[in-house]
Amino acid sequence: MSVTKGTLSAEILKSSFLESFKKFHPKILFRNPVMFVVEIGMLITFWLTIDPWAFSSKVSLGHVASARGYNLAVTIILFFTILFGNFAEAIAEGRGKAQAETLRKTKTELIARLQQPDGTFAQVPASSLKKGDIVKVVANEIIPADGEVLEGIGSVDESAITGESAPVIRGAGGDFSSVTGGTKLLSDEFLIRITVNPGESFLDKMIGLVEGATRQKTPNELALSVLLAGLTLIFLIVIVCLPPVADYLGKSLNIATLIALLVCLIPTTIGALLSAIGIAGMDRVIRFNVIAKSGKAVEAAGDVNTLILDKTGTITIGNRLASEFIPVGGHEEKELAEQAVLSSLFDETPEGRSVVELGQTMDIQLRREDYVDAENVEFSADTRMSGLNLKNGFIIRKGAVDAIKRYVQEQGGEIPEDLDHYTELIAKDGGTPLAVMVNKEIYGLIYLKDIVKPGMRERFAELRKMGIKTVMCTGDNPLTAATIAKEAGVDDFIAEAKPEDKMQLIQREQEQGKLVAMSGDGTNDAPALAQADVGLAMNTGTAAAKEAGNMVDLDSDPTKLIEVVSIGKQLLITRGALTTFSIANDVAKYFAIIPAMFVTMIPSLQVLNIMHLSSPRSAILSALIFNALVIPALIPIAMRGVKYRPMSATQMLIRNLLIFGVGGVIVPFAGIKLIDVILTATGWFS
Ligand SMILES: Nc1ncnc2c1ncn2[C@@H]1O[C@H](COP(=O)(O)OP(=O)(O)OP(=O)(O)O)[C@@H](O)[C@H]1O
Ligand SMILES: [K+]
Ligand SMILES: [Mg+2]
Repeated sequence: MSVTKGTLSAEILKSSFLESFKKFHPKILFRNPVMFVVEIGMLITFWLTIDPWAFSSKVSLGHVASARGYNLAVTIILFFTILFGNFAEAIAEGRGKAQAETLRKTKTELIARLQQPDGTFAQVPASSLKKGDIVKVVANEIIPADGEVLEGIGSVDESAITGESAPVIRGAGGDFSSVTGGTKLLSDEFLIRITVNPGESFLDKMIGLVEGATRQKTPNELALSVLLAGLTLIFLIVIVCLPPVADYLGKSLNIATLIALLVCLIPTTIGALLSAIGIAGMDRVIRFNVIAKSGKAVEAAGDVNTLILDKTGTITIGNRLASEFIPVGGHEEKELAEQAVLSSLFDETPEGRSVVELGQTMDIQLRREDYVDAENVEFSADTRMSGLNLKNGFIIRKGAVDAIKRYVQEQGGEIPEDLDHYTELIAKDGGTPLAVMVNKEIYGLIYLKDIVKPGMRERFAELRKMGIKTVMCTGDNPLTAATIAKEAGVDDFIAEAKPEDKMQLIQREQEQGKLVAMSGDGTNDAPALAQADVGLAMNTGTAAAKEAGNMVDLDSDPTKLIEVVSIGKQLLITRGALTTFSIANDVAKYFAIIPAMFVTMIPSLQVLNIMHLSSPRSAILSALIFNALVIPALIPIAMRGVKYRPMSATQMLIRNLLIFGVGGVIVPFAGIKLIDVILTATGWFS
């Protein structure tokens, strides 16, 4: 039951086909002005098929049968033009609808244990849970609604949402505390505070998103729609002006032909495919297990100039493990190790636990009475320290070297002379040095090792080719940051950054008119995620982070921003390429239709008839048939997207103009000629 696996099954094709007929309803088609004009044209030619005299009395009796046949042919071709366009949209929507159906099945009615004011638990329907309610969930139960774990740690099966079968760990405190309604607790027990009201859950939002129920046109799509509607209006005015001109010349123009000309000239191809391109783009993001809250976010991703990444866990593997204790200021290694372990006893971060583990290999003996009633000082990204306040008044801290140094100096302590030397050694190696302090005396350093993820250098090189600047933003010291930045190949870095520094960095970039993307998972990332144009929150992250970002990665892989950017670019490029193709196509159709229409009036127009089509009627019908057929022919490109290769925007533009612009002019010549030859050979419209 995953949102990732969406294939174009026979089921989807069948329902899309039925859906295409429903979309003929004028109320629905009205939202697409280009196709709406085609529909009106079709109704007129249909009327003319029944009553060829409807708009003029000049049709002579002898020509009635032939006029009817011609009008009917135009009507049928226009019908298929609309049908193909509807089908493109229906098929793009189909996959999302199928996914929504699967997700809906996970929404079964559950009973939750709601905490009462007196502390007892009462059974209530899960659908009645509100924001702020506190519920208890035990092993093998489905979590009744979205929330944050207040107490407990356990493994959760999230396959209903993510499609990933490996269980994940969720627990109170820290950045892994959020749980999603509909997932299953596999072990232990949770006390959860509900964070959403009925109908606003993650699952509800996800269903709405994949289904496209809340789909709104993106700014870029809207601008293009307005342009297409404008072009349609201009051509409509031109066509409406033609009959009086012809009248003045003493000739009459056939109405079905005028409509055929209009349909060939207005941008039907891109008009038909525009919404399918947008829906397919969103769908590609979803298949990557990223939930984009709006199409606007996906589009913004395509235009991103700056990518902000944190170091630990994004650029590096992230399990920074303590690998060595390095004493300074004349202290013993064992002494340092004891204090380091003591400072980490209640530190639940991976760093803290690894310090305790390293200590265990060194046979450290701690006296229980030393720490049993100690006050725990949790790590925070603001202080960049953690530790204990012992009952006997001792203050033990470990943390970023600059933070500890400042702390010691504030208390009037001395900084050991050899501290900077060893700090530098660790940092130059790309490691993170943590200083350990007891009562304003620094005992030494913990060497946290972390390595750059494989392949990062290549990924950043790819981003550079796309014209995107990468900035690493880390709480670590400048030397470590410089080493990792160099190794990973990012363009720039910011060290010793506190959470608000990230937000300021984003604001600064935006003030220069740049679009900024960032990924994050913590509550302290939330302001930056909200500020960024593309904020990718990790599904494992806190509710605040998920709320603030405009995308959520179900796999919680921060480097996925790179793919999201590629998908966004692909969406913009596909839209641009097919618009170019569509308009170039229409240009070629002038050469088929204009000579055919006016050659009896203005014989010199014959020079335009470079295609040598067999007869005026065949020319018009061939152009119209080509105009219809090009829509289904392009559906695969609209759905799959034009392949994006990293290159600069200018290179991209030139390349696409060549392929889709020049191609768009040439293809119709061949296509229309071929259809004309077939029509003539079969003898339908000679
Ligand atoms: N458990 C801990 N106890 C004490 N100090 C820590 C602990 N974990 C990290 N630090 C120190 O605090 C600094 C800031 O940590 P933080 O997690 O905010 O940023 P970071 O992990 O270094 O960088 P990034 O933003 O790339 O994740 C770290 O560089 C390290 O020096
Ligand atoms: K057209
Ligand atoms: Mg971190």
